[in-house]
Amino acid sequence: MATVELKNIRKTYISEEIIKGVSLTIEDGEFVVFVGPSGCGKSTLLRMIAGLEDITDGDLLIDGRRVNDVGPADRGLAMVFQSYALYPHMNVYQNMEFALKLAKMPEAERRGKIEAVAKTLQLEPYLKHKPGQLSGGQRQRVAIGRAIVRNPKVFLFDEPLSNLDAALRGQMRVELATLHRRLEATTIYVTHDQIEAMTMADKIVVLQKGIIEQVGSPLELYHHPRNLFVARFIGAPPMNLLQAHVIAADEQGTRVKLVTGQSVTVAVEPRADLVGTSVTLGIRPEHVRLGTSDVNPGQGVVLLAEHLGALTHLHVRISDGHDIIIQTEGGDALTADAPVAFSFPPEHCHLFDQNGVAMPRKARRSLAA
Ligand SMILES: Nc1ncnc2c1ncn2[C@@H]1O[C@H](COP(=O)(O)OP(=O)(O)OP(=O)(O)O)[C@@H](O)[C@H]1O
Repeated sequence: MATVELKNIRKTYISEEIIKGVSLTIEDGEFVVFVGPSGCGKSTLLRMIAGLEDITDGDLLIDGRRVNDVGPADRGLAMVFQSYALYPHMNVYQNMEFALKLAKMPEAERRGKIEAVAKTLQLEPYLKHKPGQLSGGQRQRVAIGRAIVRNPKVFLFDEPLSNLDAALRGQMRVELATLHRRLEATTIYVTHDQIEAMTMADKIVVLQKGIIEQVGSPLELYHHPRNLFVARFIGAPPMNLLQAHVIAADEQGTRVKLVTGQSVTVAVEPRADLVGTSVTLGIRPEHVRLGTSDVNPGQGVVLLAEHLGALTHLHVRISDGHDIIIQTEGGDALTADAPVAFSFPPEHCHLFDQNGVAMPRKARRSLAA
């Protein structure tokens, strides 16, 4: 088990800077997930930690020791790839044994370790099978098993579940999270699937264009996105965003007028200097309340009702060219063209200034007072 520290890490390919000064501390035993849009540098950062890419500038420390110039095999890490990278001519047992043999571990010890890991991962019936005879999920389990037998200080995962179908991905997600709880090993996991990030991470690192936008627990990022980028990226369906301008900011609250003409009171800390400026109002689909209300009421027409069983996603047109999504429990009776009344509860509204930076939301206590 180990801590991993990144200190102002940079990566330049030819003349383009891909990682632009990333600093981050990963605590012992923590499960950290890197997320971000395609090309933001997640894999590059992971590969730099693994030692598969040179670090152009900055320091990488594992357990306090600088490892920039230490080879991948000597960093005490094990990496699991999206492509599994199993040896096709070796059976499952031999795949798991390979690195242990290289490390000159005695045969009896190897056998003990492999058998224990195969049991944990339910691979015992397949030890004599070649990778080609296994399903995608089983292959991924072998790749994980091969990492575990080496007893690494840190596990690195690069989109390990993205080749699996949705059901299997869900199952493997639970298996990996359970495994992590048991092994308590420091884990760094790259994905572009934000459900994986939300459900597995102790800490999520949101990256964009080689910089960190925000680091926090899944619920911190969900409830307190620092800016518009994070607000858009975390949460599915995504947060509703509407252009607005501030018409008042005083002790009564902050009042904005939406591009749709609707006036909305928002429970953010009042800032008089923002009156007259353009802002963006954000509200998550599950926080829009259906039905009439005296507070921040609005009306619209259902464009599409996606009935998911327990939940319904209503796509609602609230004015020409402006649609929102409302998530509701039930809602089975609602179909396209139905008129709906809704409201935006002030305490659930987010406000982003003209630079896209979130304004601090009022604490619930002060709202009640
Ligand atoms: N060997 C390389 N030479 C030049 N540019 C590279 C190289 N490897 C990656 N890049 C560039 O670095 C950027 C980051 O790539 P990276 O693979 O880290 O992104 P990512 O966030 O993991 O994306 P994805 O989710 O699509 O895998 C991309 O713009 C990519 O084109």
